[in-house]
Amino acid sequence: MMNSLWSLTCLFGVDLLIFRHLESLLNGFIPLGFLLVWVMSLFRLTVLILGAHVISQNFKLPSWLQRDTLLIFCAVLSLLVPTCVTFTDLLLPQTSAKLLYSWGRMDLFLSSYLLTLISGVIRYQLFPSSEDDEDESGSSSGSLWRLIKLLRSYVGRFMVVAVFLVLSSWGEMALPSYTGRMTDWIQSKEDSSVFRNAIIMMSIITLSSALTEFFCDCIYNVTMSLVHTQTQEQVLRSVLRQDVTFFDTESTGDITSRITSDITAMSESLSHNLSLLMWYLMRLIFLVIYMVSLSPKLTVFTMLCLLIITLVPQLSGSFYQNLARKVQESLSKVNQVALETFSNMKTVRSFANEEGQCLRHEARLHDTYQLHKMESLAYAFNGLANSLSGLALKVGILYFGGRLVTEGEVSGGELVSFVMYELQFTSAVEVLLRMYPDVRKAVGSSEKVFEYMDRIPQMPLPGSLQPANLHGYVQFRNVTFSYSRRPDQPALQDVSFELRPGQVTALVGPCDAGKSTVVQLLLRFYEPQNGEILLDGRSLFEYDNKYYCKKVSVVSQEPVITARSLKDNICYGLENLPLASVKKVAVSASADGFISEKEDGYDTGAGEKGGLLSGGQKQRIALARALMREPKILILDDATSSLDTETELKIQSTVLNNPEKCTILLISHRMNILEKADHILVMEGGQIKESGKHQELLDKKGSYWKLWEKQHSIFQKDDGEKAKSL
Ligand SMILES: Nc1ncnc2c1ncn2[C@@H]1O[C@H](COP(=O)(O)OP(=O)(O)OP(=O)(O)O)[C@@H](O)[C@H]1O
Repeated sequence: MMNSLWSLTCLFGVDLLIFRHLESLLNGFIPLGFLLVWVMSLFRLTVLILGAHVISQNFKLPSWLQRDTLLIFCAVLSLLVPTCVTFTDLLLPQTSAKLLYSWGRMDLFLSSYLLTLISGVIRYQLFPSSEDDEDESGSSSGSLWRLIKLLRSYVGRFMVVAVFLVLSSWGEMALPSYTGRMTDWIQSKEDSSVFRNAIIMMSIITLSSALTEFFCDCIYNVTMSLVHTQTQEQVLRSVLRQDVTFFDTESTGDITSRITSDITAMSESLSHNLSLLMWYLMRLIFLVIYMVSLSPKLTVFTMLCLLIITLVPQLSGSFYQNLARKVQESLSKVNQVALETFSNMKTVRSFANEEGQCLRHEARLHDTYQLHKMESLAYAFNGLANSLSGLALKVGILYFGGRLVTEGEVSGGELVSFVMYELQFTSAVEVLLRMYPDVRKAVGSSEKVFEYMDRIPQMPLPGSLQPANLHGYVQFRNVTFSYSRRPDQPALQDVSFELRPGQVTALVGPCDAGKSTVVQLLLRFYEPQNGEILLDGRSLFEYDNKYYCKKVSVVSQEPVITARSLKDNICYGLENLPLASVKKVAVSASADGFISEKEDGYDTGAGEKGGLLSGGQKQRIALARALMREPKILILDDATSSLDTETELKIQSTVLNNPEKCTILLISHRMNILEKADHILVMEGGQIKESGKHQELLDKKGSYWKLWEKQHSIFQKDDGEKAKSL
């Protein structure tokens, strides 16, 4: 803190030196006048900005004096004197000479600091989160640049739009120009053909301008729709590229909100505001050219007024943008509750928690409403500030223009043209000022969208290995793994084992032992922090993604079934498979029986998330889906838990007898199914505690024996109770 205070004091000293002595240094080269005042001020501005930049980069400044605030201070300090001098010369020429000689006076120097400090205090009171602003402004300019880069692939179309835009804006200048000429004609009473020609020319030019504007609009709107579609595609692709950790940490509501509402808000706002920006900027350029040609003095006066009133939207815009971002976040939380409710409708109903979900939804909606209220107020305030500043501009211009007419500096016709240009100019400035917070809102929405587009997956990218003859020999070597949400609690600790081709290896253990984590690592959803997992001696990540997903299939306890036909569910991810081969795997998975009983057979719809199927039916469809891929490694993660004993035995005889000789990893809480396994691994607390064959492990009387005994005693107890009740 001391260092930053010291550096700010040094900057103050340098500024004082410049203010006191620069005039005497430069006076020999440039005579005293506007030019000298502006040259000195711009020099002072450059030095101050450089100093402020160096200080903000190297020293920790208090929260109320971050880089943005410092830069505003520098601008106000340096431009205050020359602006006052120029204004005074335009409005009160006799006093401006006095001010010209005031450079270097201590009272002026100190009062400029006082004014700057007061403006700083007002800014801090209105927008206290200057630290956030600092972060935002950095990313805002980046996001704005990214938004513009989105349009890069359509440069050709934008060039055509630009040509039409120039023609249409130029055409629009005809009306004031010819109105002025007609005023002069009325005053001078020239030949009537002059009047007629002016009317004809004005009509032709105005009509051409309207036509070019029409073409411009068509091309522009079609292009912007393309940009919207392209962005939505890109964001979805970036999201789908992400690793599973991303989906663990980001809620579905957030992701959906980014892909739908944020992109729509961003592209609608971009499309609307960019068109306004292009139209009105082009008009402003033409207006300035025409205004300067009519009266340079009046134009300078207009520009200076403009400079002052642009500060207002700059300040209110950042406040509005902050709020807009908070509203987006809050909306995504509301979506999250709705999504959670509808996707778990059966659970909500079974716990009669409809009211609870409604209350949660209402609470979040209430937060959004509060933010919306503030956003609306900020918007209204912003509109008011802009209207008042626009009004001040109009009054000032009319007053000064009136004076020039009485002094005879412009003719009657020129004055009429100028006033008409002035009015157009003012309304163009008003539109641009009103649009400014919206642009910042688009930038605010785009920040989150770009965050997704830029996110680099934390996992290594899959390689290209696709061996024609995969054996399916899996090795876990000293694997240690923790989930990113619980980095201090390893789910697996120094785990080593192997899965041999053609063998069934069972993985057993109590709840939370880490069995499903082994599966998730085998599916390459996560990467272990230590150790390695090899398939046929090569790291899992060296294999091509499609190839690997075809060779390794999993059937989980709660399989995800999609809302399509049963056949399509079995063939998921595979194309054009004959019904005969689908039936064959359905028979192996004991699914053919119940499918054939249905009226539409394999074309029967499964319903949303498989809602038209029972738990056991879903598991059998999932098993058929896995077998359809003819995997080299088949993972059955409690895959038959919802089946009755008879069906389970059927599946055991077909799948576990392993006619295809693939590597099978079997996880089950039902101990009787494990007897068939060639090898059994017993897990506890993320470690392999025992391994061997069924009888060997029972003889050891260790963890496996305890699990076996526990399940048998429960079954015996159940049988006893049933016998008693009979
Ligand atoms: N996505 C996740 N993020 C954080 N922790 C997780 C995640 N998934 C599992 N865990 C934790 O990792 C540990 C091992 O869980 P895992 O699901 O592998 O056990 P399990 O043996 O399969 O249990 P169960 O038999 O009940 O399915 C548990 O403590 C669990 O809470």
